[in-house]
Amino acid sequence: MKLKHLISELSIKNKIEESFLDQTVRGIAENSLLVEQGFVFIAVKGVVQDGHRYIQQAVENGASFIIGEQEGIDLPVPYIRVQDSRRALGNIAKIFYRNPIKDKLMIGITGTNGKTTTSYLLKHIFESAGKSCAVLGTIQNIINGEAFNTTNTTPSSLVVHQLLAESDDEVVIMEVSSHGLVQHRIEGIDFDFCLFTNLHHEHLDYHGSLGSYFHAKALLFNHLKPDGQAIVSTDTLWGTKLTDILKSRGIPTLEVGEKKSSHSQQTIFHTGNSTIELVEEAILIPSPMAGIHNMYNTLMAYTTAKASGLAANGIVASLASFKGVAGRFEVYTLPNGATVIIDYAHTPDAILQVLSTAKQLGAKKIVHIFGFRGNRDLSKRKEMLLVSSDLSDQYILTLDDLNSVPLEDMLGELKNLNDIFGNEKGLIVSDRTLAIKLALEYSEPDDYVIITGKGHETYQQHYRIPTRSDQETVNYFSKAQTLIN
Ligand SMILES: CC(=O)N[C@H]1[C@@H](OP(=O)(O)OP(=O)(O)OC[C@H]2O[C@@H](n3ccc(=O)[nH]c3=O)[C@H](O)[C@@H]2O)O[C@H](CO)[C@@H](O)[C@@H]1O[C@H](C)C(=O)N[C@@H](C)C(=O)N[C@H](CCC(=O)O)C(=O)O
Ligand SMILES: Nc1ncnc2c1ncn2[C@@H]1O[C@H](COP(=O)(O)OP(=O)(O)OP(=O)(O)O)[C@@H](O)[C@H]1O
Repeated sequence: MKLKHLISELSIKNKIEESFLDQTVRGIAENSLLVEQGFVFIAVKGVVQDGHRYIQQAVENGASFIIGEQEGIDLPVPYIRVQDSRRALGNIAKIFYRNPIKDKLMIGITGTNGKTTTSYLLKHIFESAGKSCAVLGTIQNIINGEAFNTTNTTPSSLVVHQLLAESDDEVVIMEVSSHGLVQHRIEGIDFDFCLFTNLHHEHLDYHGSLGSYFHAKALLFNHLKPDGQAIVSTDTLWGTKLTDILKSRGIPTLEVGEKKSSHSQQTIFHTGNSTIELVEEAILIPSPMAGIHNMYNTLMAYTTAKASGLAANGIVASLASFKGVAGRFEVYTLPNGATVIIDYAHTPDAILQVLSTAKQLGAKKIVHIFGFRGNRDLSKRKEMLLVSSDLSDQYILTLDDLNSVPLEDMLGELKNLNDIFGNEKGLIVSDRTLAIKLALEYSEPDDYVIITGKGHETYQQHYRIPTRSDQETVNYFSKAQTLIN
């Protein structure tokens, strides 16, 4: 593609010689290590490093053009100065990959909890209706039916455009994280439907306050197509606040939840049989997963699919064959009649949802195993512990991913938090696999052993039992239990 086309939508702050404009750009890179001959390199001021420091390396690797924000850069190749490199990256990626969202139904989902679950519910509903679906999210990216590992929930704008350019899928469902929104990772991407699930204590290490976390989430709604629609779960204060903002901007907004407003239809959650009743539509929607939180996810998915034109009956029928989501309220029954739940809960509210659901399901005794992820929001730890010590009959604090935090520091933190905010129900077993072993050994019929934090993920730490995930550990010990019995 010619440079003049690639940069046609950028607001450029310096003079570019005419003769360069007809030169061809062969590719785009935001990492100097990935630059090839004839590429344009975009220097991004990152959270950890400054990409401008790698311009020299990009030139040595063959970059023909550099885009950046810094002034006074003297180079052997043309330098294009812009106000914001991350936004420029998304913009040129959109042009280079020829606006890959065109002809696709685009759905973007934000919120603290429920993005992944709602994504997979939607994927299942659309696929049952015969439509192919791409998913970009926490567990993996799925393009043309092929799954790829992910580093981020929302990849960089360059990767998003590259993936969508490869996709022949009719529907694209994207989880959009607050980090992704603030870092313009969806620049150049617009949606037919933008969804907001909820907002709870999370990521305050990055956003500073719940208010600015909320404003980050709200940025998603600047990415609606002109005829796009917002779908907001309004049973929380943040959902109501968002709806008010969207309405004041004239954005069509569907309100979802039990709280009745002049614009929403009467909705009743029948928790006994996990069914959602939409009174005006006279329809009963069965939620295929346990817990009120999953009724919200199901209702969000139903409302979105219906608004896109799918028939209500078809959506309801498809939910019957939904198999659940890896690591989200995954249920195992032990040979002794106890139940094990593996769940990705890593916020205070998610833990509250999971432990409350176990109580509703009739748990005789709840043993909760969890830890705190290293180098992530420290301020939520106290609340997580308070919820667990309140709702469980026994909790076991153990290790989650340390990231780069030294083991001794994390063990000190567990002891400290437990001394201050815990109660007599608490125990610390640092090895996660041994914590699970202990809970399973002492379990009795109708008890619930609930293991949260890792969900579908593999372990980062090495533990005594050579298993790679909570699922493997539970399988390992439940087989042993079969042998003993
Ligand atoms: C802290 C953070 O958010 N970092 C994200 C950010 O990195 P960054 O751009 O700031 O990168 P950086 O390391 O400072 O480097 C700056 C620039 O120098 C360039 N560079 C660097 C080294 C080099 O040799 N050459 C070079 O050119 C880099 O390519 C980059 O362009 O932008 C990258 C591209 O989009 C992300 O992959 C990266 O996510 C890191 C891996 C991460 O862990 N992020 C987490 C906090 C995150 O984003 N999480 C959310 C989900 C949160 C949730 O659970 O809800 C997510 O969407 O994943
Ligand atoms: N609607 C909901 N409200 C509150 N908690 C929920 C909801 N849906 C799921 N959860 C809880 O949050 C956990 C993560 O769910 P899910 O993966 O669907 O959310 P997410 O928004 O994708 O999370 P993350 O951004 O951390 O990947 C679940 O395991 C469950 O404990």
